[in-house]
Amino acid sequence: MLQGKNIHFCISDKPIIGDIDIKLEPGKFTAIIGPNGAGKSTLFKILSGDVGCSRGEVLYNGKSIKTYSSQQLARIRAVMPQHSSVSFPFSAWEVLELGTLNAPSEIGQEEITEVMQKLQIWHLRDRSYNLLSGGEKQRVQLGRVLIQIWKKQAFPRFLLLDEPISSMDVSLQHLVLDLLNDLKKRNIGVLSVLHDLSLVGNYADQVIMMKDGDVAFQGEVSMVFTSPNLEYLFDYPIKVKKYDDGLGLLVHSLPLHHINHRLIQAQ
Ligand SMILES: Nc1ncnc2c1ncn2[C@@H]1O[C@H](COP(=O)(O)OP(=O)(O)OP(=O)(O)O)[C@@H](O)[C@H]1O
Repeated sequence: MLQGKNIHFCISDKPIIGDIDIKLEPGKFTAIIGPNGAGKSTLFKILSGDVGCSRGEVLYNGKSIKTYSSQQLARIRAVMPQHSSVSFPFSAWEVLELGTLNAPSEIGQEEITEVMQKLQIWHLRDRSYNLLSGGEKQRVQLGRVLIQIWKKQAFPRFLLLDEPISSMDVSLQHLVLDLLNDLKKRNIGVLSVLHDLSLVGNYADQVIMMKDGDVAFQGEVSMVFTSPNLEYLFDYPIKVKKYDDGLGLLVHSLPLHHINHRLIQAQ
């Protein structure tokens, strides 16, 4: 279990997030959503241990994050921040090799090959990372993080991702989210900041909906991912519908000029 208890974060006495309580279970995919500036990345950084909270605590598997050494922490959680840079002229393969530094010693070439194939970046293995496209770089960075937790373990682990698919095309977004869903079978809890609401509705099990530095709603997607909650969150008309076959959700937001047109007609 990954727990955040009574989390507060201030910068120069200005509260950025306040009084947040969350519980993330292994084997579940939890999405963090909300408008720009809502505090998603700040909460993400606190949960990953990248920054400390002003008040409250973060616990991994019942123990405070502060009691883990960085090596122990690397065994139970892997983190992909929103932006990562590589200062040396590494190839894509070498970037994934960096991930093995935080992984158990038995992780090697076979696993790097497997992860590269799953992410469809095998053909990029000898290319210079810095010359890759945005979506290619994002898959390579994801590969580096996946390597860290690729080997199955008996204890619960967590994968934390801040907008991991923002530069990917639609088919790759589905490929990656499907892969993340598969990781749940390895007793891994996935936590991801995402902006695409349709993808959240169709892949996440649970959702944390943030607004103004607070959690406005959280729970099972089937319970809280509703039109009224989303409209409140984003202050914009949003409709959540089930596909005709009942197998997925369609999240629909009208262009602003259509909304204005309707408002004028209604007057
Ligand atoms: N170091 C900082 N100094 C001052 N203000 C900050 C700092 N970091 C974040 N903030 C502010 O805290 C608020 C929350 O920022 P955060 O990056 O967590 O939002 P977000 O929900 O991830 O936004 P986005 O969707 O745009 O990525 C914003 O108003 C931001 O300007």
